[in-house]
Amino acid sequence: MHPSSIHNSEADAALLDILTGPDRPTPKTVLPRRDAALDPLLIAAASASGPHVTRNHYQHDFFPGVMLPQSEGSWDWTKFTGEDASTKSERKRLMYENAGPLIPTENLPTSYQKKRRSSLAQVTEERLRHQVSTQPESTRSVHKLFSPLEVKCMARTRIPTPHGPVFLHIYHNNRDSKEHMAIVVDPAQFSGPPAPDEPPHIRSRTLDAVWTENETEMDRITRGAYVGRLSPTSRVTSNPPENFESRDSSRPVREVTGLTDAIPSPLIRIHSECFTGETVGSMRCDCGEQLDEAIRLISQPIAIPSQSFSTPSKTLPGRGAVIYLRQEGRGIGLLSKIRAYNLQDLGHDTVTANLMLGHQADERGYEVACAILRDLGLGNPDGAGENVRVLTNNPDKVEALEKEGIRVVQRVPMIPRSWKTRNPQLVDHAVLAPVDDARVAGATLIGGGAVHGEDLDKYLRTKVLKMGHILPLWLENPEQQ
Ligand SMILES: Nc1nc2c(ncn2[C@@H]2O[C@H](COP(=O)(O)OP(=O)(O)OP(=O)(O)O)[C@@H](O)[C@H]2O)c(=O)[nH]1
Repeated sequence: MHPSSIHNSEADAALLDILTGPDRPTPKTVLPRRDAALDPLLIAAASASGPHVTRNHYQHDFFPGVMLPQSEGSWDWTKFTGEDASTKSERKRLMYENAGPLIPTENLPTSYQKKRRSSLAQVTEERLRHQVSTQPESTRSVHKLFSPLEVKCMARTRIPTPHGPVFLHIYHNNRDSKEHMAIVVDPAQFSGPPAPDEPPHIRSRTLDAVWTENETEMDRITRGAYVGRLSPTSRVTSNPPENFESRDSSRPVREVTGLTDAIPSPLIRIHSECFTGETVGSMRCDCGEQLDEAIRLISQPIAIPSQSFSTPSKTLPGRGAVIYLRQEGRGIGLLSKIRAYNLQDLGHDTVTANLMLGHQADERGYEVACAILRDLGLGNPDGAGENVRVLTNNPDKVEALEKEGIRVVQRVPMIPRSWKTRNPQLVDHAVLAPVDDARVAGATLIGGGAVHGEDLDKYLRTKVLKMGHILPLWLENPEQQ
């Protein structure tokens, strides 16, 4: 049929409709966007609030469980005196405060962004101070921002790793809502109390403290305040530390007995979160390898040579801790780090990429880490705890720890495994285990073993040349140095 002939009747017109399909949708008939303003997943997470909801959820301001001491880190837990069942229904829920539209600072050109950032910081500080001064004493929740830093270990558990068992400690603090962690290596804890000539167990004072009068044995066991190894037939609660008063984590409580010069101070590492390196197995950096290598090195048995004819040589299990800080991307966050990677692909190095996004080269802080160390009886400034040896190449980190009063007696370098493999002379056998041992390590991490690649070489080179990291720079062509 020729198209001109079908306009002659209504029936033909209807037939044309069928043949040519329905009209194009008008704006009114357009289907709603799938990424609607109210994300159903987010609503589900918020309405199911409770201790089981992860940190990723309560980063959102309106997360309703955030004021519950059981589930949250920013609550002033020093005031927690146990829950009265009669007040349960009156529990205050955190109101969502609309702080105005989101400011897309990261999309702004650098110069504007910098100005904006500092003025924003000023406004926020002023606003907080104003809020504090105008609020009645009883409701001054913001005061905690200006209070001394406090940390509390909320839970501890045993985690088997390829290098041996570790105790994972989850910490809350009164500065941020992040769950920082301590990975404590101290397998001697499985063999009963330490002998007088053995070093003390590495334990959290805030965890071992009694939290409430009504606390049951089961409560303590569940949050990890136990000694030895937990099993269906063994559950021994820990004793609260002596002199533990007013939950002041900076207070010395542990007398160190039996420590001789021959026993090295515990080995620690302050490690910053790196989702890409530790979870995705990214070879842009060596963070996953460093985490694994730190646990491996700390777990190495310690040989104590004989001190006299009458005392035989001794081997102690490795001991120390990795303090794992939630400071992704050297403190700039995952989003900015991902953007920085694109700038790096354009040819910029890690430092320049940070600066181009309006960040500093390194925005990390180590105050929380030091408070956690003190809680574990490590690096105490007053001599009541133990000195520490620190695994790092970063001189800023050592300086930051010392500024906080942590006694660092030795910096132990972290040589990238691939450098050790390619250049065995770099291995200081007095401090580091032989290269062959490294091959076993990391068996359960993605891409475990020695990480190597062009991106990583560039990254390490920038750390040495621009960030002052103390590493003997190894390159394919030594003349490049
Ligand atoms: N901004 C940014 N952060 C990165 C990049 N690569 C890794 N990171 C982050 O850097 C942190 C690790 O810091 P490093 O500088 O590698 O090492 P360090 O902890 O300062 O020093 P060491 O103790 O010697 O390892 C982690 O938070 C990573 O997420 C990058 O290209 N850009």
